[in-house]
Amino acid sequence: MAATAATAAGSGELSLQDLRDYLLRLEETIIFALIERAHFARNDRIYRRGEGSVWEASSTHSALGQQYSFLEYFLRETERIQALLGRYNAEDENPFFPALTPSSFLPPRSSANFLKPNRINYNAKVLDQYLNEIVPSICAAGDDGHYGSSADADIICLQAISKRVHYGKQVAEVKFREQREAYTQLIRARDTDGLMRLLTNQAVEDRLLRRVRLKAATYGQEISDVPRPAPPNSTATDAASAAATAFKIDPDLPERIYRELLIPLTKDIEVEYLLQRLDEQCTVAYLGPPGTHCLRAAQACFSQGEDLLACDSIDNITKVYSHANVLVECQALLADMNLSDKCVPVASTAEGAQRAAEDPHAAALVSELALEMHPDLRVLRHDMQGAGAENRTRFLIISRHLQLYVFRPSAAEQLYSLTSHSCSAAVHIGCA
Ligand SMILES: C=C(O[C@@H]1C=C(C(=O)O)C=C[C@H]1O)C(=O)O
Repeated sequence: MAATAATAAGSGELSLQDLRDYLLRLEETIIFALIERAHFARNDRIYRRGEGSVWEASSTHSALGQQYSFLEYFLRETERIQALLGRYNAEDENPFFPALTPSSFLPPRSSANFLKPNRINYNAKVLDQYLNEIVPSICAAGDDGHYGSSADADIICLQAISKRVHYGKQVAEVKFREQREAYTQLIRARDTDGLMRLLTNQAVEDRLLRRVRLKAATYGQEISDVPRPAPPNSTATDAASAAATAFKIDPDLPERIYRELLIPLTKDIEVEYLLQRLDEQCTVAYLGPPGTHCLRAAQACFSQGEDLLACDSIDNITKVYSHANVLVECQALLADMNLSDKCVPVASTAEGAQRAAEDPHAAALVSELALEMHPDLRVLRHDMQGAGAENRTRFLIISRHLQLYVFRPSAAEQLYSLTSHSCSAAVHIGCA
């Protein structure tokens, strides 16, 4: 998995230079992945469903093969495990099968998001262009039987390309912040061409294309530790240049792929991100739990940054456990969710979490720490205490013996952020 763009000197704020440096490093990942895929034949059978697919030879998988090609199945299962392990918790990762991606069992990331919430996902286009334009251009026609290795290389290419083009969102966010007024005018006028002109930097693109060509020519050379026998009557210079012209991949191809596919897709994503940059965030409730057809419909209708909230399970909640103070502090949102009369005070939020974890029809108002300790609890809603509310708890340290304790200077700050932090409503994952 490629690393994420690092902020300048760890400042937390991404700069255009950080992003360009990161896109530059991704060039290596993409070029090496293309070289690896070019090593195998086109192997069209891994891209077919049903007749003529890899599955045909397997009785166990013939039903599956009607629905998915070998590559689609490989990619879907790869994403499933990566999703569980938190890959798609990162805002610079976008799945190819968003509707089938399970939530991670890791706790949500506590760091603030850099992007405006959005659901921009160009992976259907990435997949289409990869299969119909990239693979036929880099692989020799035919079938060499290396289905697993080819699909494996495809997944590395696809995920790297997807990451590259979706970085258009981060690039657009930085450009927006740098020229807020100019972008705001164009966004309000829905001036797509104007946005495209403003965000385009031709000099950066030209340099990138020259660099990609040079990298592909350098990394793609066949390098042998055994000198090739020189043809009779040839000079030493002839032999050296003959060896240097043997490439694993035509160096023109990565450059063309960048010029015709990757840069245009990145810029389309930049424009689409900007067009929704000023929209108000709204929450759309759908019949949950996640995975219903209703989620599919909501994703189809609302694809511009709305927060989709699974709502069926709220109806099935018979009890909301928490500490009495927390129940009071969260009253406003509990009332909105019709849960006010289901409150059951217990000794602590941790006890509430424990009880919710044991009862599929119970929810609890809990801290992030409790969520980490009960990975089978699913978050229904963050920030239950309401926007802007700051609840503080005072901790007293008491001792039988009079002693002078020296605290770590950061302790007060840590305690403050712990106790003023958001409270989440969580339900047992088994809640129907
Ligand atoms: C990504 C950027 O935005 C645009 C897209 C580029 C690309 O896809 O490589 C390069 C320059 C810009 O025209 C950027 O400015 O770096």
